[in-house]
Amino acid sequence: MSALQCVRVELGARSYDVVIGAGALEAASDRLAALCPRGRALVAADRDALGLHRDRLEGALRQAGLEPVIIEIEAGERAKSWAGLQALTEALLDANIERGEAVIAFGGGTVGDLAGFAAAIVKRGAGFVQIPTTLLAQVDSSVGGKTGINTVQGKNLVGAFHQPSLVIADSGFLQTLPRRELAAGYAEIVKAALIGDAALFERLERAGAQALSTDDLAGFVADAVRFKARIVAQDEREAGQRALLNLGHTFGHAFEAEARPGALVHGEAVALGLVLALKYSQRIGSVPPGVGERTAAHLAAVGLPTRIGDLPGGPYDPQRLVARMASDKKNTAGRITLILSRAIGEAYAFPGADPGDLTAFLQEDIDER
Ligand SMILES: NC(=O)c1ccc[n+]([C@@H]2O[C@H](COP(=O)([O-])OP(=O)(O)OC[C@H]3O[C@@H](n4cnc5c(N)ncnc54)[C@H](O)[C@@H]3O)[C@@H](O)[C@H]2O)c1
Ligand SMILES: O=C(O)C(=O)C[C@@H](O)[C@H](O)[C@H](O)COP(=O)(O)O
Ligand SMILES: [Zn+2]
Repeated sequence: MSALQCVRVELGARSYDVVIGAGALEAASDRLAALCPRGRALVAADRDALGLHRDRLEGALRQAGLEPVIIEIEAGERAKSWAGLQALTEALLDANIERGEAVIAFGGGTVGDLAGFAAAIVKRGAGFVQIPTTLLAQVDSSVGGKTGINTVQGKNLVGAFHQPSLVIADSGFLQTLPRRELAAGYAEIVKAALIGDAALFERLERAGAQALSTDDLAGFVADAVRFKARIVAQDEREAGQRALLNLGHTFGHAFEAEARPGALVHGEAVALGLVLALKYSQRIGSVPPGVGERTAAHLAAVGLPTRIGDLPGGPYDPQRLVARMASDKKNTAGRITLILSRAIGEAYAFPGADPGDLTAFLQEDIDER
């Protein structure tokens, strides 16, 4: 068993730890119990993850003196909806949650985003703990306090910043994760490297398809969490540099909003979004030619989509995609803001992307088959 790692997210009085590694659940369960003053654990749980790991979860909670009260959620983007929010919030109210109690999210990013938002609004704010069970949630969504739901207008357009008090990222849960979901989570690790850690990108590239093997992965997870924790500590509410964590997401969220329901997963949209962001950076001359192709080659090696024509959930229409990008939360003064690249390991915000040029750019990717 590899040693546990602990990454601190420094936010003054609201600082918290991310405990990472095999056995993190049992190792951190006393700390979890301290956040559950009524001797019960209010868990918003991904039904599938629960089906696979219920004995372990309940065993650890009981061992820590907590009675599990489990609210099951069918994971996926559909859970992140007004209906999903209403159902979970009402279930928490039916359980007579007190503000001093924590809502414990057990599952991937969809359950974490939903449960965090419910925790932010129920009784005007309850506690929150994340037990992420997907790679994506362990490296990215469980850290940083972005919570929310999707609406018909697009991804994550309603939500709140609500930090957890503890994150328990136990790699044991990843053993049951389908390969497609593992690859999807990996896209967010590559994103972190592209934004701010060129050395990490080179290590990922050297690992190639082996990057997803358990031994390599454990180190990469901790690297990605450390990177995100640093950015969040400096800019919790995205007044500036936190927006860089959105590399690939202006494109990615547009694909997700346009995709056939249930056909596309976030990490796949991000993978393609990363490639498009780098190729668009080449188009406007901010990054040297070849960087987009180099990134695409690495993402393709782990089985991620790198062309619009290969993305599940299509076909996609460039004009509709650009219309979606026009409602991105980063936009100001009606102009589309993209996160682009100057080099591997150096991202920046570009606030004036031209909608016509973006449409042509996307159409070219579709045509170049
Ligand atoms: N808040 C943030 O900062 C942030 C960051 C990145 C992504 N996100 C959001 O996260 C969401 C994507 O999260 P995700 O990729 O975890 O998707 P997800 O929550 O839909 O989980 C993916 C699938 O894995 C299953 N699953 C979960 N744990 C499992 C396990 N241990 N074994 C087997 N199957 C398991 C789920 O049931 C689901 O079918 C998106 O909505 C995205 O917008 C948020
Ligand atoms: O934590 C952040 O900040 C991110 O941007 C992380 C992203 O990977 C994540 O997908 C997030 O949900 C996107 O947030 P949004 O503000 O673009 O909705
Ligand atoms: Zn993301």
